[in-house]
Amino acid sequence: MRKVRIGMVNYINTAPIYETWKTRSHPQNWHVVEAPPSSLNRMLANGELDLGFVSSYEYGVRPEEYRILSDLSISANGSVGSVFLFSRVAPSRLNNQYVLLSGQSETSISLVKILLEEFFHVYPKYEVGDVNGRKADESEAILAIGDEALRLSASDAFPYKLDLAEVWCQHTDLPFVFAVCAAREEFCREYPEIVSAIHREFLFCKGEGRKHLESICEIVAPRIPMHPDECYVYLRAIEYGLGGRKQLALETFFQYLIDRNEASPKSVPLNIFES
Ligand SMILES: C=C(O[C@@H]1C=C(C(=O)O)C=C[C@H]1O)C(=O)O
Repeated sequence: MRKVRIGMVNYINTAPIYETWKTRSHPQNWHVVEAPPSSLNRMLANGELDLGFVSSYEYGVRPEEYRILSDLSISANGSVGSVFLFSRVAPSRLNNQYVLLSGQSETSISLVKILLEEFFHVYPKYEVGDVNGRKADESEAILAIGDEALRLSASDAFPYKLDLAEVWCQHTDLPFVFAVCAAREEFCREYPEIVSAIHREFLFCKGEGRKHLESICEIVAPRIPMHPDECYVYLRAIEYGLGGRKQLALETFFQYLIDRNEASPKSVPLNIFES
């Protein structure tokens, strides 16, 4: 059997699933690739991965190439704690100002544009790059995600901090789905039993991770570094399911993207794979 290539976001937000996964034995041909979301998106699109966690934006752009594995996501219902627009001025004053967007993201890049332009009616000048690089000093605001956002958040370098999921929730009354677990359509057709097996394993790990969250936080908190208790509060708030409200939230996000010509009209309704 050929190698099965599985993408995993290399932030601590996947730890409840992935730290559990690492403790279990799997078929030798299952191979996990750890990378930032934008790299996983590109690899899944190219066929260098067969399935894995990717920005929900990636599904929105190429829905016909994928199926979303049911009841898996990286989401928040209210504030997420690791997707922030850090700003030197009030977000309402960002018109025509430089905003640096993390090159590791795709969903949050689109989300911040929706929030600023459609909810706050400000139109900044955007650049994509390294939020820890030289460009950051010249930008009025910075979009950071994942572990980088957790680190920047602790530094207090920016007086204004906008939690993107919280603002989305205030305006739409919906949760926000940052990432989905997507499998390539042709891989699902050719190897449905492998997709099912990996899907069931992810669902199992999700359940176990929730149960053992405290010990998982002890393992991953030093990677930021942050206090394990703070890590616990953070990871408790991240949600990994994809129930009815989250599906509605995802379709609402895709509808914004469709209206902005950023996503395919075929991204709605969602094409979901059930095991
Ligand atoms: C919640 C988060 O969501 C992440 C944001 C993503 C994006 O903006 O494309 C992709 C995957 C998620 O891991 C986070 O980064 O902390």
